[in-house]
Amino acid sequence: MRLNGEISHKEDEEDEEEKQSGVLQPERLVVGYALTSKKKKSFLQPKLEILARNKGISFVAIDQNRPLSDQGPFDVVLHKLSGMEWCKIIEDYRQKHPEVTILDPPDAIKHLHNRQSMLQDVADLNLSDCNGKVRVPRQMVITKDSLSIPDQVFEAGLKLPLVAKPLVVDGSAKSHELFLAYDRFSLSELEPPMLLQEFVNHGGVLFKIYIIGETIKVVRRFSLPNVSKRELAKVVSVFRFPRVSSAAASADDADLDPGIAELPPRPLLERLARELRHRLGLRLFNIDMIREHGMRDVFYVIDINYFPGYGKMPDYEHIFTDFLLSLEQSKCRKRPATAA
Ligand SMILES: O=P(O)(O)O[C@@H]1[C@@H](OP(=O)(O)O)[C@H](OP(=O)(O)O)[C@H](O)[C@H](OP(=O)(O)O)[C@H]1OP(=O)(O)O
Ligand SMILES: Nc1ncnc2c1ncn2[C@@H]1O[C@H](COP(=O)(O)OP(=O)(O)O)[C@@H](O)[C@H]1O
Ligand SMILES: [Mg+2]
Ligand SMILES: [Mg+2]
Repeated sequence: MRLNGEISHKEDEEDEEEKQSGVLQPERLVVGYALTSKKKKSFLQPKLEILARNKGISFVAIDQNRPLSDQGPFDVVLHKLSGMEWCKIIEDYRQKHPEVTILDPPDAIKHLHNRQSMLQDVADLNLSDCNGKVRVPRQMVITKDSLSIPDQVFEAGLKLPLVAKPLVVDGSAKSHELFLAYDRFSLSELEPPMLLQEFVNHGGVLFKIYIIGETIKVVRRFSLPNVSKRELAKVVSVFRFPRVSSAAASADDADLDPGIAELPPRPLLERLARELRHRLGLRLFNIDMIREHGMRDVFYVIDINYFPGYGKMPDYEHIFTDFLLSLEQSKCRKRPATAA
């Protein structure tokens, strides 16, 4: 089963872009970037830089050892760095340079640093028209006192198995260390603060919904297999599980049960993306979504990531450069016409 994603750019167009790579285009947009070396490597690939150059976009590395206001001028600042210090730098810069587009505002990004607050807008949305329902798994936050976790879980009425996730996502490997708990007593072994979320059986396939401005692309990834009632009754433990879904291998070409692999309905995704873009105030993010096993139209959002691994998204070079140019165009439209 293949994706129904639109391939919007033809091969001859790409050949033309390659041919033009030696031709100097007038510079239309300067994008200052502040990224980790890992992000730079996965995102700023040569193909993106060449295509951008051909469209008049240049990427300039921000020197973190020099004041940001002394650098540039930039039309856009693209950033993904952790730490309060960087947040403050970028916020100050934003206030002083309202003419520069910041992708994205640090306050909006902060909302995704907590696994509980990241899903709040999805829960508030309560999406149930548009050919499907979008929910958030039942969950609770544990802030302290490991020994009382079994009682807290019992009182909250959460159903096993549970996924235990570090509450804070800060880009560290530790913040992606997740556990699957088959019984509530084993949860005492884990370290708060954490989010406990009901595990939703979804047939081992996850949908990554990438958003770049107005564009939405969906890919399938492998995920955790279903947990059967028998297994649940038998196992008494908590297991750490690997980062299955961020593996480079995509599930798009695998021979999967259509009831599991069928992509979520387009109108549902469009509504969800539009609402979240607006409510979160972000233009660059992705959503991890699963379909409840055996339910064609019931979906759960389990994770939202700021400026995710676009390098793994098909056609990201074209989509991202077009998005950057659209920012410039919308600025021009907003600028008042000056008298001649
Ligand atoms: O490194 P990649 O390409 O796997 O991207 C990571 C994302 O993978 P994905 O695009 O969803 O497959 C990854 O998504 P998941 O949390 O694994 O769903 C995160 O966005 C991660 O950022 P951070 O560690 O949370 O700050 C992303 O890491 P950074 O590239 O931002 O460091
Ligand atoms: N509630 C859940 N039900 C079923 N599987 C889940 C659930 N939460 C997480 N998972 C699985 O664990 C993976 C990682 O969880 P996620 O919340 O996306 O954390 P991360 O930010 O580290 O990617 C998901 O991609 C999915 O495979
Ligand atoms: Mg995830
Ligand atoms: Mg994540």
